[in-house]
Amino acid sequence: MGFDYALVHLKYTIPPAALLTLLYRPLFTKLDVYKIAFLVAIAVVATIPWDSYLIRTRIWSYPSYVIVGPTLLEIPLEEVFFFVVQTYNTSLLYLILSKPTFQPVYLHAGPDASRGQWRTKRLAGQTLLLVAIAWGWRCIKEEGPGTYAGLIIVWAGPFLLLLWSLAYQFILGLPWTNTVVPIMLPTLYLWVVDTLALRRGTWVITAGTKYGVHLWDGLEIEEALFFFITNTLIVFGQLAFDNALAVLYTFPHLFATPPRLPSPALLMRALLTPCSKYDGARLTGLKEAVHRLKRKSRSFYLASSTFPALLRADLLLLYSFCRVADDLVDNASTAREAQEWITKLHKFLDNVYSDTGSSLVVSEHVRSHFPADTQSALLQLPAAKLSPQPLRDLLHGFEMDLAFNTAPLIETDEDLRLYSERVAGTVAQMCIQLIFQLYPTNLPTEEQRKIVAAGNHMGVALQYINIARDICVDAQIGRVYLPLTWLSEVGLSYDAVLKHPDHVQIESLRMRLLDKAFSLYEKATGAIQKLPSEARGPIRVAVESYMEIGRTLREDGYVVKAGRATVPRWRRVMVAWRTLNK
Ligand SMILES: CC(C)=CCC/C(C)=C/CC/C(C)=C/CC/C(C)=C/[C@@H]1[C@@H](COP(=O)(O)OP(=O)(O)O)[C@]1(C)CC/C=C(\C)CC/C=C(\C)CCC=C(C)C
Repeated sequence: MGFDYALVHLKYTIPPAALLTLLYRPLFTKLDVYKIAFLVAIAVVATIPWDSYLIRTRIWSYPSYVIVGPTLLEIPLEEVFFFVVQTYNTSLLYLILSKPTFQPVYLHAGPDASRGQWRTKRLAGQTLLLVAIAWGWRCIKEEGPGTYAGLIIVWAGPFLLLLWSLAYQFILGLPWTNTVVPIMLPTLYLWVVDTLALRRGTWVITAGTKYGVHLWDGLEIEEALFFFITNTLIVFGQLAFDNALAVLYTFPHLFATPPRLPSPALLMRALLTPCSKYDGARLTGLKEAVHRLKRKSRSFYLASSTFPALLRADLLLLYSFCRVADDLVDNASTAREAQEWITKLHKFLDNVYSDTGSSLVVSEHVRSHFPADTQSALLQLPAAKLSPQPLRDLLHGFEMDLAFNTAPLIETDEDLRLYSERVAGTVAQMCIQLIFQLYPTNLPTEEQRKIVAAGNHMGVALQYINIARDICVDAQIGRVYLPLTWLSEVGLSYDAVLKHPDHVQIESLRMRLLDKAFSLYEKATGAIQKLPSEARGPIRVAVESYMEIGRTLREDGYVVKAGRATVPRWRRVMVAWRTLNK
């Protein structure tokens, strides 16, 4: 009896497990637990017969003085724990690294998605794996130095073949941070641990069944292969799972109400759904939405990665609609053109919410009246989950902007408030509607009304931050959102601000606006706690990331990029992390 193997865990596998758990804790969902438990169960069940065979045939062994004693089918319990902890650690690293990626946009739709280049890639991978399995089989038959390598490949090869055949598009298409890194980081780590363990004699590989080749001093090539292949199996398993979830959650026409924890049979059905059945238009809408959000709003982009997948998709599509509508109006070359866009957008809403209107009417109107690169944002708006009023009010907010062409728009605090409620309070209302659609609540109506009211305040607070940040940028396009009454109090005229938006007096007005924003924020923030638990943390991250712009503006010497104060990336990540841990 001894504790060497147990100490390997104590020193090398349990600390990273604890660290990764701590890092991921605020984002851990029931679905993550389910995914990890599912893979751990498969890893244990699939490895035990194989490992037991290796030990019984003495291909590898454990001196009795390094293990505590109890065994399962002759496998020391420390070894069984190894299957569990390795699967847990690699899975958790994968989950952390893949969190920023919105994976559904890596699905490929249409008949071409499984033909041509994709077919070649699938076949190439399958052939490679089949050849490897055949080679491994031959090595086992020969009972020579290739035995251990052969046993590893013949055992893992069929699983890899299955996972590759089901999820090769996802495996090849996703960024390497979702694939290569979660395989290679734990592999390198375990190579180092293994080097130390073999040197100490914690586990031993029999001489006649290995090549005797070392990757580096102390690391047998078979051990290196073993850890590489097992980590690949774990990450491919996670990828296949996520591929199935992406199909389940992205195409309501195929899977109308997918359960939160889908059964293995349902996951398999999703994976086996032919790409030709995917909704290509929805995928395009989502791809463009992600691209738009990434390009235009770094705060909301970071926040979006903390949302559960289904809510994230709806928010992305809502963002895409709001952004496109705002840009159509803002980028119009004349006031008349801007008004025409608003009229067309109203007509679009009339069609969408008309009792008789069919989706054909909606799509024909969009295709004949809007630029090609904006169409998917309109057609994919999750309108059925939203009431029309906040959308119409948002357009009224954009209409208010047009008034700038004739006279200053914002005269008093009340004007500023009304404008902000229309362009941002409405957005908050819609976010809350989407949340309650996905996570129905049994809170009394009055309580729900209070939450919406708080959301409206929060939207206004965010809009004040937006105005305080953009004083210079707005002046360049002929707009001043600071109330005229404020300007006259510090002896400035509207035209003076348009000409010199960096006037010293402006700074005091910027601070005044920020104070108003933070006071609204303080009043509204408590209501976030009343949202469904799945949305609470992520909404807080979205709000805090934007409020951080305000905090930056309050500091001396903030950094300005393209006329706007920016929050450095590390600071945004820290805000998200702190917020989620509160
Ligand atoms: C995480 C995620 C994907 C969120 C998406 C939120 C969303 C749909 C935002 C729409 C943004 C948009 C383009 C709106 C058009 C009108 C507009 C410009 C509003 C201003 C946004 C600023 O965005 P940005 O800085 O990118 O704009 P410009 O470059 O200046 O054009 C706004 C400041 C409004 C943003 C308001 C919200 C997101 C509402 C926040 C409140 C909640 C989510 C509810 C909180 C709940 C409670 C109970 C308090």
